[in-house]
Amino acid sequence: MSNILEVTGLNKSYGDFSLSDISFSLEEDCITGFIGVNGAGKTTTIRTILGLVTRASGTIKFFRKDMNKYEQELKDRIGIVLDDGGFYDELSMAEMTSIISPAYSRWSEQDYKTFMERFSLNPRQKIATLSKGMRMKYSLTLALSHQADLLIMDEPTSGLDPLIRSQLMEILKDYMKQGGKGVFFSTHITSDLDKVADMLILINNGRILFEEDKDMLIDTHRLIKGDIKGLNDETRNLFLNIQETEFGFSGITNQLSKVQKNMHDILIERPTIEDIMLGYMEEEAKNNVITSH
Ligand SMILES: Nc1ncnc2c1ncn2[C@@H]1O[C@H](COP(=O)(O)OP(=O)(O)OP(=O)(O)O)[C@@H](O)[C@H]1O
Repeated sequence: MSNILEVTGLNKSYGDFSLSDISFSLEEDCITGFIGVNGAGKTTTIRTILGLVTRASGTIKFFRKDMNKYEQELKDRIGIVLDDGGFYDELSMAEMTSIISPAYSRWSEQDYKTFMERFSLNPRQKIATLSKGMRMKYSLTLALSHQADLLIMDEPTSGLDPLIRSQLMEILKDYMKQGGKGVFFSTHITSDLDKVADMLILINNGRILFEEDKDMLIDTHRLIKGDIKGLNDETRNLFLNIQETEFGFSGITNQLSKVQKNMHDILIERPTIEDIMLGYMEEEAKNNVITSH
């Protein structure tokens, strides 16, 4: 498989917030979920790699070509869904489309009509009167109507009901069936990723904490529950995070065999993506406290 996007050493600052040395890559035939809590830096990363905001340093290559040199050619191959959409509210969808479509060399009127119908969108309706879900569907229709090789979406599912979210996931799966394509989307709704993501990238405080195959990530981590008596300095170190309650503790580990050797009477469960994400974020917070003292 070859790389569809390669980001290396990306830096960008906004006052107190910085994207610090962001590096990651996306392979073709993979849906990659970009996860992180509010304010982690997802939107800033996406806007920076698309050249919508300037970066302090870093290289960005789409389809092995440098974004600095080939921006126009590369953007022709990317379907973009951003949270604000950048539409003119006073226009109808048909009018807006007639402004946007000439920008794409491989625009397909047929694909456009198919998706408008599939989403039950009326081209004559004014953009100002679209609900949040309709707006997202219209954005997605545009992104899917120019034979893009990569879809990049910023929080496409936030604020949408479960029915539309599951429709969107089905569309992404259909899109990938063509082969040689890629999808990169940010979200904090990790349950959407259970269904479709192949790869996961976690960003926190502007830094990438992991970039992993989703199944591998879940297979190599376990949620452990047990009695607090089993916790001591040595066993605590086997966990990314530990939550203590009056009944016991729960924590995420990637060292299951050591936990089993050193702790008894424990419950071992398969973690969710959210459990693992919180584990890494709490581990990072703990390490930051240690290094700042
Ligand atoms: N134009 C801007 N000017 C100043 N600060 C900004 C700007 N855009 C983003 N930031 C700051 O950068 C940080 C990261 O924001 P960003 O929108 O990238 O996070 P996010 O992970 O997408 O969050 P959310 O899930 O809430 O959308 C925040 O602290 C935010 O206040």
